[in-house]
Amino acid sequence: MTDRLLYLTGAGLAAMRHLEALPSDHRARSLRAQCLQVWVCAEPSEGWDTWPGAEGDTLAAALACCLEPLDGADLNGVLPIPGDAQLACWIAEQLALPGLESIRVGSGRDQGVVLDRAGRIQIWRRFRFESAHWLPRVPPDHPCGRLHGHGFRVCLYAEQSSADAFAELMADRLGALWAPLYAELHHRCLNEVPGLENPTSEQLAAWIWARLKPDLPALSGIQVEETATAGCRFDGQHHRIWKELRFEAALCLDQAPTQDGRRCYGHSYLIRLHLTAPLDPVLGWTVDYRDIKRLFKPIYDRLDHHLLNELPGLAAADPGHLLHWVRAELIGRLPALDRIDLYPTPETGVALCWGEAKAENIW
Ligand SMILES: Nc1nc2c(c(=O)[nH]1)N=C([C@H](O)[C@H](O)COP(=O)(O)OP(=O)(O)OP(=O)(O)O)CN2
Repeated sequence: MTDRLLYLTGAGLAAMRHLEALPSDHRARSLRAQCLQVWVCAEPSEGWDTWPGAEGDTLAAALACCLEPLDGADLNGVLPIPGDAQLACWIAEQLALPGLESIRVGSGRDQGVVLDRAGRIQIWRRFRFESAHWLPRVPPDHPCGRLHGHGFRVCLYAEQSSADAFAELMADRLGALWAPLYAELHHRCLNEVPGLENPTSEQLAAWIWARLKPDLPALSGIQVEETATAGCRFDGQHHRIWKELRFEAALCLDQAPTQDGRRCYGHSYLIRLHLTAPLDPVLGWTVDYRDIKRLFKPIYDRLDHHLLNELPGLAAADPGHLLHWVRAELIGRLPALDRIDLYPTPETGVALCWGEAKAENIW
């Protein structure tokens, strides 16, 4: 089992750009102002001047420095073709920090690109639909056996063959392919849609995959988020699910340099538990989101409204040590667990991955 500890940080910027090479009727062809979100993921390596607990800040400072010339600028003055994919490649070149794993650029909230260290580019586009469903195979006392509904979010991922191609055109293609599925799913009861008689997140992701893959061989992933705290990603082979929880805690970083004013402070942490497992043949899911929450509860109770340094067995309260501690406490109860993300702040996080979890699908 190879562990990877990956640091993540995000920042926003506002910029102008136009993409002249796009077709004449394309909305991104003429000059327009846009808010962009950039996230980077990197593994600390030689050349990081940092200490345990400050890796996120080190990465955030490197990203801020890289994005500084872009904020408020006309991107066409910086890059010859400032499409999302070209921008991600530019950031990868400029970021003055070794260990870069991947970059995610979002133009607006609902589409963008992911560039990984192998140079692979994936376009993503997120959609939403409002539907009812119920899960017919759960035990009688399970609340999801009752008719209820969600604002489902679906994110489609597709590989782009060349760094010169326009992510914007693939995003349009994803929109066109999604339209008939939206017509079938939106404002419906999913159980009445053929093939979705047991509409778990996992079944829905596989159903969307089966519908889109023949027309889009470049399709690389389907992400379904049923609620704000739970979701599933399917890549044609594996289902990976996650459940998020939040806890409030204090920490003291004993290893902080003495001049560092943050020796004892606190965070509203977000923790995301990922599992990869085969589908249960009866229930049609991997592991019940509710079971993840239930099995994590005794650990949650030890974290929430506590000083982390008082946890027996926790060597230091930085995110890296805390993630290893949580895994050691939880893995016996949830053997399919293969990744844990911890966000001390909304802009900085750490992911501990092992087993099936692939670092290239970190976003
Ligand atoms: N592996 C799966 N587990 C569960 C699924 C599923 O599709 N796959 N679905 C459900 C329910 O439909 C439920 O609506 C969602 O579950 P849950 O995350 O527990 O929802 P909550 O609103 O209770 O979330 P909290 O944020 O924890 O309050 C159940 N399991």
